Amino acid sequence: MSLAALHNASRLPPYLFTTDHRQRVLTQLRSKATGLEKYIYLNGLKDREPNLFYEILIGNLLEIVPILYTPTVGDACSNYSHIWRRPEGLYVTIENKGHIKEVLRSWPAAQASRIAVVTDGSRILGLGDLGANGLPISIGKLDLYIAGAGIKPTTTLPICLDLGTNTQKFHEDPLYLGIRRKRPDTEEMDEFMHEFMEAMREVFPQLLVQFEDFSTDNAFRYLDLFRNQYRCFNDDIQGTGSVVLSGFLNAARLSAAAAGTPLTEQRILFFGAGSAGIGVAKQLLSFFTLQGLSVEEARDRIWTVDSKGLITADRKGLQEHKKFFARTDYQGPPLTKLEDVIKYVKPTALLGLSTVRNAFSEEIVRLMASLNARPIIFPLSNPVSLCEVDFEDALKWTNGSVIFASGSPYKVTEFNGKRYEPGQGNNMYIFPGIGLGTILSKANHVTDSMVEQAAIALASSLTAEEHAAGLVYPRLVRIRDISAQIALAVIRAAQKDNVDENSLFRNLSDDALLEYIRAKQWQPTTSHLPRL
Ligand SMILES: NC(=O)c1ccc[n+]([C@@H]2O[C@H](COP(=O)([O-])OP(=O)(O)OC[C@H]3O[C@@H](n4cnc5c(N)ncnc54)[C@H](O)[C@@H]3O)[C@@H](O)[C@H]2O)c1
Ligand SMILES: O=C(O)C[C@H](O)C(=O)O
Ligand SMILES: [Mg+2]
Repeated sequence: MSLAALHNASRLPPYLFTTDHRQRVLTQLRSKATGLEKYIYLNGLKDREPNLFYEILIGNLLEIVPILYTPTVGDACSNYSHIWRRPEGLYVTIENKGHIKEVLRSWPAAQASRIAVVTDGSRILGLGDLGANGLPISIGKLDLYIAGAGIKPTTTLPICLDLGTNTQKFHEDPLYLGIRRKRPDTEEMDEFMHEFMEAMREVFPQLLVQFEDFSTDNAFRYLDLFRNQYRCFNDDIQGTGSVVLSGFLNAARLSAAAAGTPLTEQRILFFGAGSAGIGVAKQLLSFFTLQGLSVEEARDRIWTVDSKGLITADRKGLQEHKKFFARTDYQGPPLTKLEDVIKYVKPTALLGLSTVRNAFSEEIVRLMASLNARPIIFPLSNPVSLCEVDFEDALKWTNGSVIFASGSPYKVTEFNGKRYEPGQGNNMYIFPGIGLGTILSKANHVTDSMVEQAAIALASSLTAEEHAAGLVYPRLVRIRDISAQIALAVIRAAQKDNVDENSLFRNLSDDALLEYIRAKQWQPTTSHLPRL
């Protein structure tokens, strides 16, 4: 043995190679007291041993996704300036205006980049304007692309646009990592965004851009401005719309079967009318049009509520994005209380995207149960601390009849001696597959039909056992396989819309294409040994 080898060997504990390092890592992770400490630990592991990190993540999705993603990623964002360890994404600031291209070029392996998640930090989950602290949401989404769809880690690009923040406490925090200024006006922001998107295309020619957690006005605005010009989509509008349409397709079957009514008689009430609420409402139009109704008939079955109550067309100064669903058929005094709106609408489904914790109170949930044999109640606001109702309460107040899906994860719960599994209506089921399909087909745009077909593929991916268990979403452990199925549907939709640029796929059967997609999914190289 050489002197160097001997020196190395003597630094290693004698039994190291007979133990399983993965087990050691999991034990260390589980010894941490809080979610945030676990987040920091995993972050360090990813830096030291990326392969092991992804192996552990993929092998323990149910345990680890809630740390890297919703809900704990919310804590990570809120505290990011304080827990920051090392650079792990790209910051493009308002001060870079005029030379954004050069900033983007500083990212290593630009030609390899395929997917960027871009936030401006202005509406992180339901936590408000977190400014430059928003980066972990981009990182968390990309970890799901890697774990859930098999996107290669080196092709992912997390971006936080630092345009300032309107949250005063960050300006006063000596550790705050971002620029201390207020957010720009629309004109300045538009100039920035146009330059940014143009530069992105030039520097990363093969890149798909996922917009994430922009405040509602800007989320709609930049989606409208850019969707026909660039390869991009908005996760909070389209991803959420798609995932909720999917869960609703399954939920409505259960609810209609219990009521003995046709699917077209579903009546959907949205509590919350921001980018997520209106994005989902627009996508749910296709629930009805898929059953043969016209768009007008579909719109008639949807009601929206914001902080001022039922949204009606006669309300003064109504924001643009709320107009489409504003009711013209209600003539009485403004309905400001949710309870009164429910009594008036008699919804079969109540969907929460309001950021109002416990807004679905006992009275509200009991009222829904009194109107429906199986009420559909989806409290979709994130993180858990802003969820409209907890799973256990929803079960209790509906005597177990609720069809439930929440944005953040809940545990399997026992009620009256029976085991109930909650659904998680979170766009994490959809964006990995939409991204994978878009990247592989080299689609130059993400079309409405790609988003709709993704929802249908997800809804159809339930196994017989999952159907029998009354689930509305498949189990998360199958996400890799499900993402491949979604990608297949997305590729076929891209072909129909003629936006694909990979003609090779057109000659493949569905089976052959699915096999190809699966073979393309990146896997970490497994090892029970530490990297030395
Ligand atoms: N489950 C998912 O996959 C998913 C996806 C996207 C967003 N979300 C969640 O949806 C929530 C909303 O996101 P957004 O971008 O639409 O935010 P937003 O702030 O733009 O919208 C919130 C909406 O709720 C309404 N609202 C606020 N207080 C209210 C009250 N007291 N009564 C009635 N309505 C009230 C507001 O008027 C607004 O219309 C966030 O918590 C976000 O995390 C979940
Ligand atoms: O990030 C999530 O968990 C879902 C969604 O994109 C959100 O903004 O809440
Ligand atoms: Mg989001």
